[in-house]
Amino acid sequence: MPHTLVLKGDLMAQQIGLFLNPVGQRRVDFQGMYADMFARLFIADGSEQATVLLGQERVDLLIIDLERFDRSFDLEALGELIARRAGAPVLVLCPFISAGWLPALMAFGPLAYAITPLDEGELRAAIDAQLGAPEASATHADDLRSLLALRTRLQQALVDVDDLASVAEQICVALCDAAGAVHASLFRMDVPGDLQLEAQYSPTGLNLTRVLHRSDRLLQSPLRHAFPGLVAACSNEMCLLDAPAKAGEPELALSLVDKGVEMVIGLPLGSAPGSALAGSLCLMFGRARQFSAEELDSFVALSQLAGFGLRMAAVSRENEALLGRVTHMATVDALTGVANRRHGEHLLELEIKRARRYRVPAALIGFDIDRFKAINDQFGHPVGDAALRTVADVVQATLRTSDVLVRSGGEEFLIIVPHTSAIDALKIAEKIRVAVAQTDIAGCDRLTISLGVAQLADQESADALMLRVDAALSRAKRAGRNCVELAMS
Ligand SMILES: Nc1nc2c(ncn2[C@@H]2O[C@H](COP(=O)(O)OP(=O)(O)OP(=O)(O)O)[C@@H](O)[C@H]2O)c(=O)[nH]1
Repeated sequence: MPHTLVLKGDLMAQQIGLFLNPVGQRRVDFQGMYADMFARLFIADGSEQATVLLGQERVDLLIIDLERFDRSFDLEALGELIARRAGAPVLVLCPFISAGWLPALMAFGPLAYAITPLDEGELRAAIDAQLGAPEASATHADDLRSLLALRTRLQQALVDVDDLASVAEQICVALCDAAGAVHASLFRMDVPGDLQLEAQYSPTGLNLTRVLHRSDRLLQSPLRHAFPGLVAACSNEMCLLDAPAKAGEPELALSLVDKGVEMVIGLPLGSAPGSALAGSLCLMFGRARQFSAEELDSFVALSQLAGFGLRMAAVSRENEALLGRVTHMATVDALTGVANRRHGEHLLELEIKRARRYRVPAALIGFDIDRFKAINDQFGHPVGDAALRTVADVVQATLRTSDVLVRSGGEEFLIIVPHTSAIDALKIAEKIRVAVAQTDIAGCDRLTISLGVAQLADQESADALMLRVDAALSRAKRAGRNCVELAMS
């Protein structure tokens, strides 16, 4: 519509611009191509010169072309220029690979940006938009309020810290409350070098695995330099992408546009110093928009909160694992891996109660390796240890899963045999005796065992039952060993 353009041209012709870039040829090119858009166009080669010009002239639009600026030297000074504008229009021209600059610069004050390279028409349109734009308000109050509400929502989601996977999922669901969000995802790197998509959520049904073509070993993906969720996890910096076509990955660009995504923001997961937790949050929006410094701060707070929630879940998982190990150590005999005496006595009490409640029989078998002292003396203690393990393994292999093998001391064992009468327990004991006697033991001669068997009597205590089994076992020893004796009732 030429009419509109003429009006805008009139307006622009009165405006003053300042273009900032360290490369002489770039300044000359810009002046040659775009000076006609301004009543006066100043150019500056660095932030010092720009500061002087801003002090002397009423500049309507400051254009900072980041090409060839060095982030480690120039960020602070350029940021101060933006802060000095206090909301007056600033347009940052940013090469895609420098996109990490944007959140850092936005922290100094509001700015508009365009990802370069741009053709002449695109750059004119970007300048046009800024010359016609009202001054940016200091805060995007509504968006900021919605982000703060989101923080509360996320806090609530993290109250019931459960397992890691569900915490990650809750974080994604909560993040999708952000205005315009169409997808939220969380990436984690537990093992160095293996970044994984831990959780994702999309109110529109978008599936990120289809965009990235995989969900694990993502640092090996060619998209690690282009997709903000991956860039943020690699660089530990916030990363914005609102011009997918410039990311140098045409397939990614097509895929995002196809799924209605115009802007992607990647946030490194806030992790405590020294914490191994690494990864990122990634939010995809259906429309591109600018973020104020406060909004960016809120995003950082969100990622810290999410990182905290994940750490809590990881700690509770570690606690569970630790508890499991402690329980294992307290209940299992270290040499043979079967139940230790204390745990065995506890299990025997439980079995006695169960047998009484359901009025079913229960039996106890005790056995002891014959002349084990001679094995130790003749072949050495380590061979004796290995023999104990072999015997425990052979016996365990003959038992049903409901039977419990217990190492009650030195070379003595008990077997709790639920739901079994004396006659059947005798058969089991005999089977065990034969199995041990037929087993080759590494490093020494074959072994035999002697066994005592008892069926639980009415009202009998665990101690009394064990005493009767012991007595039967002693009789088996006296009877010449390598045999089974039934306890007296
Ligand atoms: N290698 C090894 N030996 C053990 C272990 N616990 C107990 N012993 C040995 O087992 C032997 C038990 O000897 P005794 O109680 O005299 O009985 P025995 O030689 O088996 O003879 P009978 O039971 O009468 O057939 C001792 O020499 C203990 O040192 C262990 O964990 N490892």
